[in-house]
Amino acid sequence: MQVYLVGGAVRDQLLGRPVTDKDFVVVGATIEQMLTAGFQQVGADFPVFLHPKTQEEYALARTERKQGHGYQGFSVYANPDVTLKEDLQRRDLTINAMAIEVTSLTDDTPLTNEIIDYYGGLNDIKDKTLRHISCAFSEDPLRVLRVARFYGRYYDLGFTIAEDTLVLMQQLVSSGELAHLSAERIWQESSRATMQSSPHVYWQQLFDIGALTEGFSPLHDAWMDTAVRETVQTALYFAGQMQLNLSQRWALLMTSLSANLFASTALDSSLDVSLPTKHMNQIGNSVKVPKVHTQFANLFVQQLPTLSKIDALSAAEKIDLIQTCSAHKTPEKLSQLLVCSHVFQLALQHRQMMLALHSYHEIGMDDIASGLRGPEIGAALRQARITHLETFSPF
Ligand SMILES: Nc1ccn([C@@H]2O[C@H](COP(=O)(O)OP(=O)(O)OP(=O)(O)O)[C@@H](O)[C@H]2O)c(=O)n1
Repeated sequence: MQVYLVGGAVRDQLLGRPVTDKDFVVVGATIEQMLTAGFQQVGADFPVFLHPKTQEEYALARTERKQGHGYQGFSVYANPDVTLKEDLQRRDLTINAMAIEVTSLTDDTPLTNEIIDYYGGLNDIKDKTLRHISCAFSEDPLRVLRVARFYGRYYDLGFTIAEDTLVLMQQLVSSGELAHLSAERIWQESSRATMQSSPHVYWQQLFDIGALTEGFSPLHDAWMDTAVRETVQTALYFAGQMQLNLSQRWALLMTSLSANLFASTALDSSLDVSLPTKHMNQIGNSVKVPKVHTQFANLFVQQLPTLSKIDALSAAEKIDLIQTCSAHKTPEKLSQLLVCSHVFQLALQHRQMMLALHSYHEIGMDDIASGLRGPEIGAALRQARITHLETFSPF
């Protein structure tokens, strides 16, 4: 019997990131041997066991074949004759398919320094590439979301998705396979991705490959608008940097559904939130978003015009805001809403200035009169840039 540390733990160790959970594969063992060694079998379909002390997962090496749709339609073959190479081949990405042999079932000290790498994971770590192992990638549509999540997680390290992997992801989307994913799996991946330090990357990637249509279609429609998409992405980026909680990040994502929030003047007028509320609830139901997040997002979108002008509120308006947010019972909720409101406005301002910067770069020496000298050049450039920005319409 051989025991190997596999998957995320090997990958994160190589990337110098904290290893949060360890998964092991056991080759050449039977279910009976595992039970005799004190391991507890979990899951009826898969031969997976929990270590009696550490509770870490030990799976018998297995191969899988696609039988039906979605994440669950697999037939599993686990026998002592399944090799490590076969087990690793059914996995999603090369960087997730490396192994380190450990001493025994009860001692996870590595036997040697060797990284077992049949599918080019080490090279892809070096090249910072998320690459599928084989066409078996397409047997599990959840992998579309997983790859987008890994892309977001390692975005700061400079990782990209390999072209041919992106093609497989797109094919999975257009085949309609994502419709067979359970709401729980979609939310699990999406909420994890949203809590990463670059949450915008996951959502942008799903939008780019048309994967937001599954469960998130109102979001997809809203993101067709460049102003909405760019502002919300920036808001999510700031949310990641500022370590906002999941409710706050979800609320910022859901502001996408209120297009009128993106015209800066609209924040002063009373906002009709019936349609965004309907869409938020629709997403909440189809992806089974925990109610606490949808409720917070609804409250945020409704109160954003008020939250964004705290300085100008009358005493009566402040009292009403306190009551609407139940701040007399849970003051931290009001604080969280205020932070969200700042992040949203910062994103609006950021986009405004990025557009101004874009406009600025469009003006050069060719746009001013020839023959000017010294300070006249600077003054003419400044004036040309002002005039250009005043009429600038990028999209
Ligand atoms: N749909 C999936 C889910 C998992 N795996 C494989 O199973 C391993 C363990 O899966 P999991 O614990 O879900 O992911 P990790 O890679 O450990 O990533 P994370 O750090 O996000 O938990 C992965 O590395 C990958 O080899 C896969 O191929 N396809």
